[in-house]
Amino acid sequence: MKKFNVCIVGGGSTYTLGFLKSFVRLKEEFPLSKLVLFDIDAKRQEPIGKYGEIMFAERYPDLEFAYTTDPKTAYENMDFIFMQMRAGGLKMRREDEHIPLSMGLIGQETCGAGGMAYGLRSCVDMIEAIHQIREYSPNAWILNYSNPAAIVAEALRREFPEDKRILNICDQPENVVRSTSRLLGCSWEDLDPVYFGLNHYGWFTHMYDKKTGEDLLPKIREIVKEKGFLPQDAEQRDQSWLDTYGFVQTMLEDFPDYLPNTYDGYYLYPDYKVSHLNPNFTRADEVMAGREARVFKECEEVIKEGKLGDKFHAISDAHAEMMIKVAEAIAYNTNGRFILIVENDGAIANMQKDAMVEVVCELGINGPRPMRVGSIPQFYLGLLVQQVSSEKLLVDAFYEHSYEKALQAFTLNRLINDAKKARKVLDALIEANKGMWPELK
Ligand SMILES: NC(=O)c1ccc[n+]([C@@H]2O[C@H](COP(=O)([O-])OP(=O)(O)OC[C@H]3O[C@@H](n4cnc5c(N)ncnc54)[C@H](O)[C@@H]3O)[C@@H](O)[C@H]2O)c1
Ligand SMILES: O=P(O)(O)OC[C@H]1O[C@H](O[C@H]2[C@H](O)[C@@H](O)[C@@H](O)O[C@@H]2CO)[C@H](O)[C@@H](O)[C@@H]1O
Ligand SMILES: [Mn+2]
Repeated sequence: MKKFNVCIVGGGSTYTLGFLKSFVRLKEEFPLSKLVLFDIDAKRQEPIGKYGEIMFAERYPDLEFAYTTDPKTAYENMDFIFMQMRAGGLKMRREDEHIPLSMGLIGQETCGAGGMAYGLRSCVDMIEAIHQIREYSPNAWILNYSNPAAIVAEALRREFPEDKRILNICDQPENVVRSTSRLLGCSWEDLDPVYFGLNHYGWFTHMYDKKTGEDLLPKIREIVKEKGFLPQDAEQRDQSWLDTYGFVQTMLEDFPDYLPNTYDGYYLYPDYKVSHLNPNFTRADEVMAGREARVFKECEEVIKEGKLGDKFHAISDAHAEMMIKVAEAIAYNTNGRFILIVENDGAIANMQKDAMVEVVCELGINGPRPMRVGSIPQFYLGLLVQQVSSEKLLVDAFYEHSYEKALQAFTLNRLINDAKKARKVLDALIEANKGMWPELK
């Protein structure tokens, strides 16, 4: 059986431990020859690298493992590159959330003004990284889930138009499917969803029972109405995520056609959401005090003890497992179904050809084959055309270094929607992102 060479870009991420453990768990079905972590921040990556050395010595002794800040060592001779960088770090995520909120606008990692600020930083770093990757591994599959995936996908489509081995993915649609299966009391793999949208802005039109073909959406509507909606891994979630998932109930009551992605709440109820976000303690603060602190504490303990013990079971890995299954689908040409971000090209019949949309795809060695959803109703089309226009204008601003295009992108974004507010928040974000954004003139 072939063994694969894999690199993780953003090796210091809070998600890396989950990946390292998942590679161990899945070593029979997706065996690795070599695994390298790459990060621009050596200090942040080091404890995670040391943790990896201890764990692999215990559980995967034949694996060649390294962590590095050198692109050549990281990227040479790779089969798969998993990209999970956070341009600007959690410190800048905090700015992305606090600055808009201080002006009464949604402050969120990937949506609205904060998402666009993060988007410009990610365009800079992701494009640079992929050019470097291609120097050393021209044929490696690049699996990108660095956020904001919608904006990154649009920029990569333009920067690497001929490169068919870059795939953009988000796990949130699958998380909604998993969460739905918990409500239904079945396995998420028994469900066969039909989905359309942009990244972090989409809907399930059907949720078929894979065996019988029955559309379970009417049943799901009834259950959500009665019992609410919970993430599959509710027991491990912070309150803010429980609230976000719980809000699906309200969305389904108001817009019963389809089951929404949890992120739709920001676009459909911006005023309500702003009034329920704490401008002094946002999700970035919660992540730094929670997940980030836990991950690095776990590293410290393992390094001190020199062994993992029961810590192998401490972190939930649905996210890592999904990404590894994506790599497997390519590696073994399974043509399994995943919800992926791809160029529209008719998948949503009444949306522009070059929009980066999120739909169910069959995935194999020749890449994703999107499944068509036909024309979508006017309400959803209107929302998505507005958002895709905002995202495209932002990427125009990135390439043209254009303040005017950035102002248009911000004004058109439904979470800002006003030129004066757009200028104010854009100017504050320009200040906060000096040296990390292209200079907008
Ligand atoms: N699409 C999805 O479904 C999904 C799910 C989970 C996480 N994510 C994304 O994964 C990423 C990591 O999230 P996190 O919360 O663990 O963040 P984090 O800040 O803990 O980790 C990100 C790491 O990236 C590194 N980094 C920053 N710029 C880099 C660059 N240019 N090259 C290489 N490394 C760089 C940082 O030093 C840091 O160690 C984020 O982009 C997040 O949005 C996406
Ligand atoms: O606020 P965060 O950093 O906790 O989450 C932001 C990310 O949220 C989604 O990812 C979920 C993921 O769906 C779930 O499986 C689990 O791993 O938690 C993640 C977040 O905690 C979203 O899809 C990502 O794009 C966001 O970055
Ligand atoms: Mn996502």
